[in-house]
Amino acid sequence: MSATILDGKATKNTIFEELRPRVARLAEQGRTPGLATVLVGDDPASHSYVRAKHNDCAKVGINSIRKELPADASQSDVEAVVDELNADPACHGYIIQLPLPEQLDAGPLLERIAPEKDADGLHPISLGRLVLGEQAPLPCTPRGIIELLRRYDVPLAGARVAVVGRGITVGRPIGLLLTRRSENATVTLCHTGTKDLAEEVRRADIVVAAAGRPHLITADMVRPGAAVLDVGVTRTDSGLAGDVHPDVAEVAGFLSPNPGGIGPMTRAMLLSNVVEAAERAAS
Ligand SMILES: Nc1nc(=O)c2c([nH]1)NC[C@@H]1CN(c3ccc(C(=O)N[C@@H](CCC(=O)O)C(=O)O)cc3)C=[N+]21
Repeated sequence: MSATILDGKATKNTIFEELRPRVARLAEQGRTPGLATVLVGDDPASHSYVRAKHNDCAKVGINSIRKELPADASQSDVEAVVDELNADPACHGYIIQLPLPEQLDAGPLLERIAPEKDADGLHPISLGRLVLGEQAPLPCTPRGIIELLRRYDVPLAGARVAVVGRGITVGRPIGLLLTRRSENATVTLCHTGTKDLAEEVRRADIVVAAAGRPHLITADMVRPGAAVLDVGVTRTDSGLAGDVHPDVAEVAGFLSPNPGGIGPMTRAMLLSNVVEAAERAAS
């Protein structure tokens, strides 16, 4: 058996096609959506990720605003940029690219973002609203995972989902989305303290591997036919490695490749959040 590939790159392109007319309608009203990125320092991976986001914006007609600060920027330098973007009507949503250089305290900077401009969906107000079931921008990676499963008709209602990893961007919030009535899944959140990880994963219809540990999920841990989402990426000596061992493709029913799976979906959801913010600002 060989898994159906959950093609995030192709799905991202489909989502971009769907966003383009919405962006065009806003542009006709003189309200072209704008995404800004705040990038501090010269980490090559961060530069390459940010570049990809701006290329994405160009593809769908979103204006992109690029703020770059030197590696030795102070907390108040970044605060000034945040305040400027909060006040800029051309910016409907923005992100502060993480990680930040170590002299900076990320928490207060992220909290300073106006919640209605939170494109990542990770502002404390957005996460609080998600818990409360109130409307808010949704975290991009969890939203991208659910969107990918939906577009491949992987059933969520009643499904057992094992989430591996408790990080703020994926593991912690995804259970909040999956257990909404509209998704209706049952979620087990596993982490390094989980007593028998293999046993938890083996029970699951859907596995979300977001621990950041190369090849943590092996074929013997996966129930035949399960959907497996490979979210983690680690730079190793032999290149980028996902959290899912390649042999899982022989057992799983559905598998998201890495790269080409959840990364592109995260970017598609970032743009969706910005278009939605611009639509809300226009209404
Ligand atoms: N405020 C903030 N928001 C983020 O969303 C955020 C961040 N900071 N800091 C870093 C991480 C990382 N991240 C990625 C998103 C997409 C790909 C992506 O599209 N990757 C391609 C491959 C790209 C390549 O080959 O390098 C893929 O998976 O196919 C990668 C990484 C967002 N992040």
